[in-house]
Amino acid sequence: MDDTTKVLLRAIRGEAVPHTPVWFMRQAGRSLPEYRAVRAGIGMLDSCRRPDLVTEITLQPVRRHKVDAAILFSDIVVPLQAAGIDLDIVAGTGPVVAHPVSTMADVEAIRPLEPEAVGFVAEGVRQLQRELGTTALIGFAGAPFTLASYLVEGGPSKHHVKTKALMYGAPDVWNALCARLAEITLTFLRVQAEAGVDAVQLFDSWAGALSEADYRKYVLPHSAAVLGNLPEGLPRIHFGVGTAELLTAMGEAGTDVVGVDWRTPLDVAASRVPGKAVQGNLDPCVLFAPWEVVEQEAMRVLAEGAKAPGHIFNLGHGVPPETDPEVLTRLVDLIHHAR
Ligand SMILES: Cc1c2[nH]c(c1CCC(=O)O)Cc1[nH]c(c(CCC(=O)O)c1C)Cc1[nH]c(c(CCC(=O)O)c1C)Cc1[nH]c(c(C)c1CCC(=O)O)C2
Repeated sequence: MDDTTKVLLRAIRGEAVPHTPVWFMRQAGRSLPEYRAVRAGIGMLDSCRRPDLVTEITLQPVRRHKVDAAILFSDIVVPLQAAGIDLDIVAGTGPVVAHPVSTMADVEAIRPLEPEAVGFVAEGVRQLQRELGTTALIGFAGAPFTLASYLVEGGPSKHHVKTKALMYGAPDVWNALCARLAEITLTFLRVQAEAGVDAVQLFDSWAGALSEADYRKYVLPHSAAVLGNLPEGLPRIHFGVGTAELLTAMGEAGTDVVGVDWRTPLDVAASRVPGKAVQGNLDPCVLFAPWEVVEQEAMRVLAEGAKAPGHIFNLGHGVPPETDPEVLTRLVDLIHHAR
């Protein structure tokens, strides 16, 4: 497929588009009854290892909502498990790690990711590209900081206390951990790129917990080691939550698009990442408001996004599981016919 027909890729390059491309983080998942049906009785990580399920679940929101991009059904901890780390995803909680990392010996026990260990992801990508046509396929991975937070805390965390304690108290261990995670992430994204994804998104979901100075010192070099070593020409999106003060630095990590949560208007965000496209940033909670409010907020996001060199419409974070999927379908239609 000629990639000039993929509206998402045109927007990333800052080219003219027939409509603003739109997709939603976590568009594949619990908001869809068809997702709950195919996942019934199958563990989250088991489902990620089955190319037939990866393909079906990735396609579900494309069929239903007519979004301009599919995001590969997988998880940020999939490459960690494939590298031999003992972890699981617990429904309603998130990733849980059996042996949290705290020492240099723990870090040294983390093995590199062998590309064959995520062959199921490559197979899923190949199957998907046979089906997708002009809908772009976005691959993804977790950034070193966000992955490190799960490994050090042992699970989800509100304040990332142990993670920051390691960062400040044992910077050599911290840097060794993030360097290993950057390598695993890079291998995971290269596998996806070789199999044919059109773009990748690096999720540093929890980077907003850091000051800009700490982000630049402890995190940016590791994210840059990922984003700066991907195949040339592969479009990159870099996203985190609560990152208003980090947008410039996250842009400097080496990306074409900066993802923006709902707190920063897109015109303000655009001024912080000159020359780059922006993605976002409707507050996911607006999906629960009366339709007139959804419409008004979506039009505001479009107007603010139009001030950037390129805009991809999205939410400021993932689709909440309780979302009425009909609202998402209607929203895609609104964005597609907005001008
Ligand atoms: C932090 C993070 C994780 N995973 C991910 C991130 C970064 C994105 C973000 O900031 O939200 C990324 C992710 N996880 C998943 C996707 C699939 C593609 C998509 O966005 O549609 C993506 C892009 C599937 C998933 N990953 C997970 C689900 C839910 C699993 C289920 O259906 O039971 C899905 C569809 C599980 C998961 N995995 C993780 C969490 C916090 C959870 C939710 C736990 C819960 O509330 O039950 C870790």
